[in-house]
Amino acid sequence: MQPGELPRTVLPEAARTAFVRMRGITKSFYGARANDGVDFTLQGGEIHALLGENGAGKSTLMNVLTGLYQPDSGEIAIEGHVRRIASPADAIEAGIGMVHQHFKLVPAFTVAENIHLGWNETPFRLDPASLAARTQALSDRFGLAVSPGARVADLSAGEQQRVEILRVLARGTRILVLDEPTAVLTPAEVRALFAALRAFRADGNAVILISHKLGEVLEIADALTVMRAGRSVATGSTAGASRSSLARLIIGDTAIPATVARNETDVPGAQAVPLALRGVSVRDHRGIALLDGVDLDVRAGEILGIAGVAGNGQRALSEVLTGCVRPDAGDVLLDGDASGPRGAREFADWGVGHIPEDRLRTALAADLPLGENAVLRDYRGDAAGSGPFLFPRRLARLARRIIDDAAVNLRDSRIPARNLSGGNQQRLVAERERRIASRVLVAAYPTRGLDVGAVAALHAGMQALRASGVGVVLISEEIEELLAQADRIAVLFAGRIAGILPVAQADAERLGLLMSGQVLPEPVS
Ligand SMILES: Nc1ncnc2c1ncn2[C@@H]1O[C@H](COP(=O)(O)OP(=O)(O)OP(=O)(O)O)[C@@H](O)[C@H]1O
Repeated sequence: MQPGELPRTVLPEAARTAFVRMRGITKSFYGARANDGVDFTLQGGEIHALLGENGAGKSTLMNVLTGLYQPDSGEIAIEGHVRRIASPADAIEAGIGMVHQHFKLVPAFTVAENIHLGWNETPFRLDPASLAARTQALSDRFGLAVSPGARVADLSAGEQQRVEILRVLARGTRILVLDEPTAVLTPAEVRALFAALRAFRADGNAVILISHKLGEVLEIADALTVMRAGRSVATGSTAGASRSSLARLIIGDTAIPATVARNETDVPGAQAVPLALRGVSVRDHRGIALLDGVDLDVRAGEILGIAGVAGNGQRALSEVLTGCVRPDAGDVLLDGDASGPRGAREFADWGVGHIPEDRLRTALAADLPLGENAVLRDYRGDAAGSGPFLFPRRLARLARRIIDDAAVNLRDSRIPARNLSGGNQQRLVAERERRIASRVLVAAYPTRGLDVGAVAALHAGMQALRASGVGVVLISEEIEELLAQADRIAVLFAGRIAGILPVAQADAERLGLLMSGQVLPEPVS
């Protein structure tokens, strides 16, 4: 076996009929090949990870399998029979179901209603009680806990994902495709999901898992395929693979950027507090407190980590820190002054960059071209014009620079942002906001959807901002990431700051206690 090669799957291929056999799949957009003669084989009873760097063609291949895209050429056989999958309905009929990163549920409907919506087995006459009973039976059968009567809008991301998966499984799916399913889950939810997937596999079904989280891939997957630049470059068993061997297969000959860890040196002027919250409370439309009396200092030249299980006030915190939402009580101080800039635009002009958690809905205008998205937030700066005048050529040059520095794989600035792969959208937003952040960068889950190389580049970018005296707020659920990057870590629990630890005093155990609402045995400094 050559270095970097994967062991072959144990059973000889001829011994079983593959669940899915894709051969020579080619699909181009605007003349660029997103899939270039891809072969992919999925066996029954396996969890198969689909890996590759941002823009490698993973989602495209799965969109072909699930009937969203028609390939330009190539063939798909399901359980030995060649099939044309012309629509998602054809895919469902072939037993293939996909759960996308952006859920497709109706927020105002209940869990039971969402599961039964558009399902040809939904009985014609149905009362809420029997809808709920049928949903509960599905939940028990697949080991995915949901509350049938709850409104989807009130559910956490993890709960919504369970509803999506149940919706798909209820329709007789034997081949389940999951696109980065753990990106929005808490560690406990990841464990529950993996248990459900193992049970699904034990029944002879199969799962295709698109993921950038190599540790999770090694934990759950039996087999894997790596894509690079639209081609399948390696496939085989996960036995014997390691994180670094997978990273090598994914990135190829490109050097993997060294993991950038926290810079221990103090930055001059680091005592300054450009942004602070004093007694800040934010309520939702029902009057429920999302943030409750939060005091927080964002210091210049430091990375302030925000730990906590998602749904404990993270979204409200990032919105209040970036001027997107005004607090119902308390003050947001810019350079100690509560009477300064107000809205998101003024905060950006003042030097606050914002990488929000939902890039497609809040950070990008999906139908506008890349170039316009690149300069969406700083077109009034000197780089784009002068006074009230806007210089289109200067603006185009600025857009070009941002697109190049973001290292997105599509360089044509006229292409709509929605046509970028998920990871490339995230790269563009991160670069645009890094440039705006002359004082503070607020980054919510900024590594979501990024491949291993892009994660390292993002961390390096945050450390460079810190070194130049910018205050960085890093909201993350990954304790490992916070311990490696942050100078101090604040823990959010139920809308309050449960404690703030200098990183030297923080470890997974102490952070875990605070994250679950418990107090530390000794006081927090
Ligand atoms: N509808 C579309 N129109 C134009 N280009 C597209 C479209 N869908 C995908 N592409 C392009 O195809 C290429 C592959 O994208 P794809 O989404 O399959 O990548 P990916 O491997 O899933 O990446 P990521 O890890 O970032 O999600 C990218 O260059 C992307 O911009």
